[in-house]
Amino acid sequence: MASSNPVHVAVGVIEDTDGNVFISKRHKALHQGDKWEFPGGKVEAGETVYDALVRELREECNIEVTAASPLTVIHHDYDDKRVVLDVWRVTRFTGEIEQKEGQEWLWVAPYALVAYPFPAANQPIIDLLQQ
Ligand SMILES: Nc1nc2c([nH]c(=O)n2[C@H]2C[C@H](O)[C@@H](COP(=O)(O)OP(=O)(O)OP(=O)(O)O)O2)c(=O)[nH]1
Ligand SMILES: [Mg+2]
Repeated sequence: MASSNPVHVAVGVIEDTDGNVFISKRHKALHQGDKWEFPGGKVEAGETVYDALVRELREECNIEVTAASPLTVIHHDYDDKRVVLDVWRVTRFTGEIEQKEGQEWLWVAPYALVAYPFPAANQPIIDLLQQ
């Protein structure tokens, strides 16, 4: 079991007008590399989770989030690392979405998410989006 404090992560589920979800592939060298993910990243000191969500999606996806609501919070122990995923559903944003950090990305229908390998911590999100 990982002994250090958990890493608090803001995660965004971004849907287009057809209900498809934005996913991208983590770089091979990163923790949980080569798995697919929802965009997001670590909450920095002095930042609210919402602030972190807005900043990460600006940095990673080139969008300005203007509305989002909490979806779920997941605590997961990867053995080498513990994470708390603070997952938000992004309901409004401006800007042309793209992946700015060279990661492969695509829009996927919720029912098709099961075909993409995600980190184990993501399973409850995938389950929620199937409903
Ligand atoms: N962004 C994101 N991270 C996830 C997901 N599922 C999951 O287990 N994680 C884990 C992997 C990492 O250990 C951690 C988030 O790390 P990150 O690499 O996105 O953090 P970051 O963008 O702040 O990156 P950096 O500052 O370390 O470069 O959460 C997910 O769907 N999205
Ligand atoms: Mg990230």
